[in-house]
Amino acid sequence: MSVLIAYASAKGSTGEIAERIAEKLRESCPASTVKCSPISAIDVTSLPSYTAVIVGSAIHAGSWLSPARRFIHNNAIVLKEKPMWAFSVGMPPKEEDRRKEEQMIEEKIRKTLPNLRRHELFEGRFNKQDLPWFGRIIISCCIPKDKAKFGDARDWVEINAWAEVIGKEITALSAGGTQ
Ligand SMILES: Cc1cc2nc3c(=O)[nH]c(=O)nc-3n(C[C@H](O)[C@H](O)[C@H](O)COP(=O)(O)O)c2cc1C
Repeated sequence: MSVLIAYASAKGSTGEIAERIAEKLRESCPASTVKCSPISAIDVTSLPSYTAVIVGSAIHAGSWLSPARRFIHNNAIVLKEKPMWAFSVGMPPKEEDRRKEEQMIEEKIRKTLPNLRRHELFEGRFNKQDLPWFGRIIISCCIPKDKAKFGDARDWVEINAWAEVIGKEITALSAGGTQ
């Protein structure tokens, strides 16, 4: 099988997660070829040649970044025919917020891609300096401390485990399974 991991990242943490997922899939599905690329570098005319696609994006203001939204919207006809997985990368302050945001984003993706098999929201990396100056002021003066989280919260064990599950699903698909 030929697998594409397409991602949109503003500050790099989503790209690093995408690369880790690619590395794990190459280990667990040695018979598959795995390409990992920022969406901006993907030649969309090559999309029909992939047998499975994973799309990932950082979250800004409750939504995927626009390259990722445009990618699934503009290529929905091709993507709807393929096994599809998605991941989001955000910085929800608490586990409860993470589950809510994960569900909200998943509902948005499913409107375009009802064939989506799985979606997971991973915690990413968020530095105050990544915000524009007015964003930093708002965070400092108006957002309670427990409503914002900063630092690198990526859980590589969780990311590896998710990649392992996808690897098993891809292996089952290449073996002609219905999973
Ligand atoms: C301007 C801005 C808006 C953000 N909005 C959200 C948000 O709505 N929800 C969330 O969970 N994380 C939000 N984040 C945190 C990012 O999603 C998180 O830092 C992520 O790891 C960034 O990925 P990247 O390094 O690939 O750009 C925001 C970050 C920035 C800079």
